[in-house]
Amino acid sequence: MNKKLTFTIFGGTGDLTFRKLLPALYNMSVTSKRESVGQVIIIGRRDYTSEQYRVIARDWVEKFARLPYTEKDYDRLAAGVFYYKMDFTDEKAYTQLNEFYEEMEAESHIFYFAVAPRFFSSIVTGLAHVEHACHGKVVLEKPFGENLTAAKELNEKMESFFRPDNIYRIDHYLGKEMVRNIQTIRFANPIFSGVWDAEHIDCIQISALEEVGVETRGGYYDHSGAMKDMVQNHLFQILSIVAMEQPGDLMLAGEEMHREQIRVLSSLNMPEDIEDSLVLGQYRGYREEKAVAEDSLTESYAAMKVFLDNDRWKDMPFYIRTGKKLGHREMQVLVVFKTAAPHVQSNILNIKIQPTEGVYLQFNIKKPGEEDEIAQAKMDFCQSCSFINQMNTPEAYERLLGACVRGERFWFSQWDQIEASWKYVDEIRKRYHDKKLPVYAYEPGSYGPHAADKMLEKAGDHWLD
Ligand SMILES: NC(=O)C1=CN([C@@H]2O[C@H](COP(=O)(O)OP(=O)(O)OC[C@H]3O[C@@H](n4cnc5c(N)ncnc54)[C@H](OP(=O)(O)O)[C@@H]3O)[C@@H](O)[C@H]2O)C=CC1
Ligand SMILES: O=C1O[C@H](COP(=O)(O)O)[C@@H](O)[C@H](O)[C@H]1O
Repeated sequence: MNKKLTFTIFGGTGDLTFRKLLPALYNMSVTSKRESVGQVIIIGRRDYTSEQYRVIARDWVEKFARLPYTEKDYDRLAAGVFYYKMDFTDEKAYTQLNEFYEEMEAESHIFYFAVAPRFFSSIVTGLAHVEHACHGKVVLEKPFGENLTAAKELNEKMESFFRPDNIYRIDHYLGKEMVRNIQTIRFANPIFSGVWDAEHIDCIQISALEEVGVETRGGYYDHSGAMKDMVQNHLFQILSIVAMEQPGDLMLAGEEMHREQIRVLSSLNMPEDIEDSLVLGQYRGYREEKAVAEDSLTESYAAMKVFLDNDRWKDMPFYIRTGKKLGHREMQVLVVFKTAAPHVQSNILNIKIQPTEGVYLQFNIKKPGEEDEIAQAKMDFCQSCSFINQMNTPEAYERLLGACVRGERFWFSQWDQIEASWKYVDEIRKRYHDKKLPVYAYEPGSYGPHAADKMLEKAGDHWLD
C-alpha cells in the first residue's frame, strides 16, 4: 500500500460512506485499484475504535458491494482503514489531527467531504492547521452550497485554500454507466441523432423515483429537500446531456461537452405560470421521521415542466420528477416521439439508468395476420442482465474515486455548471413560495401528489411509467 497517500473521509459514519464509498473502496480493492487511494482515515464523532468501525462497516460492504463479498477481500481492505474520532466543527481538534497524520506518515492527501454543505467551510478552516493539506485534493459532495449566494462564498473559500484544479465537485450520476451512455446513444446513431429535436419529439421525461424515505438522514435532508438534493445537481446534469448540442467528438467527456452543457443550463426558461410548472410534495409520515422538524415544509418530491429557449427545443416540454417513498425505484429518460398520424401510437425510447440498465424502444408494426391494424413492437435491451457486464462495469463512486486519484477532472461538475443550476433553482423555488403554493401531501408507495399528474394533463400529456 502507498502509505504516504492518505484518503480521509469526513462524515465517515454517514449513509453515503456506508452505502456507497466503502463498497466502492472494496470493489477497487478487489480489482486491485485501491492501492492508489492509500490508507483510509475515517473521521466521525462516535466513540469507535478502528476495530469496532471495521466490524460495523463489514455488513454494509457485504450488502452493497457490486463484486462478490469474501472475508479475505474485506480483511485486506479493512487493514488499511483507521477510525479517528473528532468533532470536525472544532477548529482546535485539527492540531491533534495533524499529529495523528504525522504518526500515520501521511504526506499527500485526498480529503472527501461526505457531509452536508453547511459544514464545508469549518472543515477548510480546520485544515489550515494540517501540514501539506492545502496541497492535497478535495472531493466535495453535492449539493455544493445551499443556494447561489452560499455556493459562491463557499467556492471562494475553497479556491483560496486548495488549488482550483485540485477541487473535485462530485456528482455521482456522472459516473453512472447509462448516464455516460446517453451521449453515445444520441450521437452514434443517426436513427436518433437526426430526429433529436422539438420538430420530432413530443416531450422528454426524466424520472428519478426512490422507494426509500429519508432513512437515517433526516438531519441533512430536512435542510435540503428534493429540489436541492436531486434536481439542482443530478437531474440538471442529465437534462443538459440529453439536450446539449453534439460536442466535437462522439465519446468526448471534456471541455467541449462541458461548454455545451452550460449552454443548455443557461437557456432554461423561467416560467411565468409557476403553478403549472412546478409541484412540490411531501410524503405522509415525513414529519415523524427522525431529525425532521414536526412542522417541516421540506419537499420530498418535486415535478417540473421546463422549456429551453433555443432553436432545437423550442416549445417542447421536458418533464422532470424525483421523490422519496414512491411505488418503486426507477431512474430513466423517456423520449416520446411525435406520432406519424393521429391514430398511431408514439415511438418511445427509454434509456434505463437504474436499477436495470438498458434501452427500450417501442415502434409500430403491422399486426401479424390478415388484419390491417397497427401494433407495437417492444424491443428491450438489458445491459445489466449480463453477468460479464456486471463484473466489468464499475459503480459510479468506484469510477469517480479512481478518476480523482488519476486527476481526470472532466468526470466532475465544474463551478459554472453549478452556478447556472443554482440561479435557476433559487429563482423557481422563490416564485413557488412567493405565490404560497402548497407542498402537497402524498401517500407512501404512490407515484407522488395528484397535482403532478394534473400538471401534465393540463399540458395534454401524462407520466409514462
Ligand atoms: N446518502 C447518499 O446516498 C448520498 C449523499 N450525498 C451527499 O453526501 C453528503 C452526506 O450525506 P449523508 O452521508 O447521506 O448524510 P448523513 O447525515 O448520513 O451523514 C453525515 C455525517 O456527518 C457526520 N457529522 C455531522 N456533524 C459532525 C461533526 N460535527 N463532527 C463529526 N462528524 C459529524 C455524521 O456523524 P454522526 O454519525 O455522528 O451523526 C455523519 O457521519 C450530503 O451532502 C449528501 O447530499 C450524495 C450522494 C448520495
Ligand atoms: O445524491 C443523492 O442520491 C441518492 C440517490 O442515488 P442513487 O445512486 O441511489 O440513485 C439519493 O437517495 C440521495 O437523497 C441524494 O442525496
